[in-house]
Amino acid sequence: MTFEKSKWTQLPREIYAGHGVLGQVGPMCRRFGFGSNALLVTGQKSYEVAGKRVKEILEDSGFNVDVILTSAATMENLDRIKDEAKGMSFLVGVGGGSKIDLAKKASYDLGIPFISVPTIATHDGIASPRATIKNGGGSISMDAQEPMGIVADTEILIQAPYRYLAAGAADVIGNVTAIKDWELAHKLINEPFSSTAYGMAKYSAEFILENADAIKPNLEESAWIVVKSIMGSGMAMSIAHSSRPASGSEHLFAHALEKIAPGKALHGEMVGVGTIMMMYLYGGDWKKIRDALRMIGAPTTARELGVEDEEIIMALTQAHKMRKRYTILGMRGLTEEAARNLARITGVIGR
Ligand SMILES: NC(=O)C1=CN([C@@H]2O[C@H](COP(=O)(O)OP(=O)(O)OC[C@H]3O[C@@H](n4cnc5c(N)ncnc54)[C@H](OP(=O)(O)O)[C@@H]3O)[C@@H](O)[C@H]2O)C=CC1
Ligand SMILES: O=C(CO)COP(=O)(O)O
Ligand SMILES: [Zn+2]
Repeated sequence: MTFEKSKWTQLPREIYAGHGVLGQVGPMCRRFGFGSNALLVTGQKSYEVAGKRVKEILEDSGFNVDVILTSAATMENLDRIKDEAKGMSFLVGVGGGSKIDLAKKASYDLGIPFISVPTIATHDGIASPRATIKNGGGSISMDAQEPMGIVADTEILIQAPYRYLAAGAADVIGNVTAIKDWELAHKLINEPFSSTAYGMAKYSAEFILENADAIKPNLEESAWIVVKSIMGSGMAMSIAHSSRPASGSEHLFAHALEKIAPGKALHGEMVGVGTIMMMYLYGGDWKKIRDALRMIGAPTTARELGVEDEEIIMALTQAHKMRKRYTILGMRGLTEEAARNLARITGVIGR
């Protein structure tokens, strides 16, 4: 039999993570041989904490820099950025997930490179080739451009409100059930599988779990641990050409809850709570997940998420419909009774 397997993977070419690395963004873009014109996609706050400096650093490296201040990752803002980006050599997303997703998707559509400069580390989208764009009432997860370079300055990340970092840690913890779902789908419905992506997603989550006691406010090492894991998770998604290694039933629950109770909790916070419950369904050590989240200071209950108990039940029963993705929730999902039992036993809702 002839060997016919072939694969294509796109990964970042340079990653800077750590204390005071922001200044590397200029020399890095020079090394990439980019043309002269850069468009910086940023928000009000992120421009203040990092964007302004990134502009100066890029100008010092000889680039002409235009700035577009934007807000949520909506189709309208995406179109505005794409208009503004015409004739630009590259895009730089400076900010939270919304600014990075907008820059990532605009650069993908225009076929120009993009650099990711996160100012908060709330989820693994800052290093992945996926973008979530809001459209009408819902949001769509789309193929986008892998960042060519990432500059994650832990000095900036640790100065942001701690809740963001805790959410980033919780998002990566979700990989523990996501990879179980992936393995299940591979075995039951022969879904394409990558052992490399699986291993990277697993390692990233385990690194957070093992270091949970070192993730705390005002400790810069926390930002290092979270960012390192986020990079691993993002690259796992690049290798898999899908969010499969980092998004399973725990994410389906989070997506359902975001739809039912929009804007109440951060994505990673909902993923963390989902991971506790999905791990229970797998018969795994769900208490270990809960305890790690508690130690990090991420929510573990409906009350801490700021949602009603009934909203948790609704999200559990609707989660399987969120994506065409086979998981422990099966094709029919949980009954209301099963959902209530699950949420009660794991302490997510009151008895
Ligand atoms: N691609 C993916 O895989 C995923 C994408 N998402 C998407 O990511 C987005 C959410 O991203 P998220 O990172 O939570 O946040 P946002 O980009 O929505 O930013 C949240 C807030 O934090 C502010 N902010 C940014 N940096 C700092 C800082 N250093 N200090 C203080 N405040 C700061 C922002 O201000 P300002 O805007 O003024 O700069 C904004 O008000 C959503 O659009 C969601 O759909 C979610 C999960 C996965
Ligand atoms: O949030 C993600 C990974 O952490 C991406 O998930 P989705 O592909 O489910 O949007
Ligand atoms: Zn996520």
